[in-house]
Amino acid sequence: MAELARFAKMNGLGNAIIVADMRGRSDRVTPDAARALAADQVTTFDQIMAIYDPVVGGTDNYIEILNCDGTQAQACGNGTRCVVQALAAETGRKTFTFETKAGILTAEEHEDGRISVDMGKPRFGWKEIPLAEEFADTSRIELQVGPIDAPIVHSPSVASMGNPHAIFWVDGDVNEYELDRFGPLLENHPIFPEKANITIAQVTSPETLTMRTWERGAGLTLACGSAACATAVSAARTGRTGRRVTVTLPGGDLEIYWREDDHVIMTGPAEWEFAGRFDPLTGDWQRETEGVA
Ligand SMILES: N[C@@H](CCC[C@H](N)C(=O)O)C(=O)O
Repeated sequence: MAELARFAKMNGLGNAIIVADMRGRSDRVTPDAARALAADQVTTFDQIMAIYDPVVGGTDNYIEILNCDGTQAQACGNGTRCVVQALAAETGRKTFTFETKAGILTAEEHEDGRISVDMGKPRFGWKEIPLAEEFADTSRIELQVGPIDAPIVHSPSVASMGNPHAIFWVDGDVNEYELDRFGPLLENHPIFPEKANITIAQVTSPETLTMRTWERGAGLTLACGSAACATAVSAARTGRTGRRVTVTLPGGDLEIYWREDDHVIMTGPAEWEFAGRFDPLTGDWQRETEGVA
């Protein structure tokens, strides 16, 4: 068995996160280990945030993100807040810079314990999202679920926050839609060559949105930070809201500000649950502290 790595089980608005401390190690968290930890009732998670030594100068760490099915994600807003809280508790520092597959992110823990992450710039080009075919206007693409003359949801806005997102706008309560039924179909629709995170969103005022997300590689979650960012910028881009909104997800609220310099700032909480050690090759693990679960 390899030397065990430390981890913290955490959550960001109920989005279940494992923060894996891989600093100073030459091995990686394997997809098999991710699937094994996901299958265990106690460690089950939506994303692993594996913290590695920095690769790029000027950054604190390189972070690799694994979904619970073992696939990699480019961005994870809720998980990034969890990483910041864990590192701030360890170091006493308040600001961090990370490299991810989505690019370089900066983040800050505030006095009230909430954490802001600069999630970078959204991208709307069809090749950048990516889509399988050209759409000149990605604020409303042709795609629907249900009968042609009576679709259940249709015409999503699509955007990349480093990872691909489709947002279906609805007038009624987002809880009334069977996202668990059509989410997987849309996630795997051929229009999304790298699959997509699927959100249904209701605009409740020019400053507020309510949404639920079926996550690529993870399924229904209580919150998805990058989806909240993609939804907020798509709402502002289409004139549904202003650039500063409160987004209500099943797990709670996030504040999203699409700044004038095009960067998207996400602010919200993170919560520590318990700590353990695990084998990054197999996912075998042991508890180190008492805590929730
Ligand atoms: N929960 C995350 C997003 C997770 C990544 C997603 N499943 C993907 O594969 O793109 C968040 O808070 O942003």
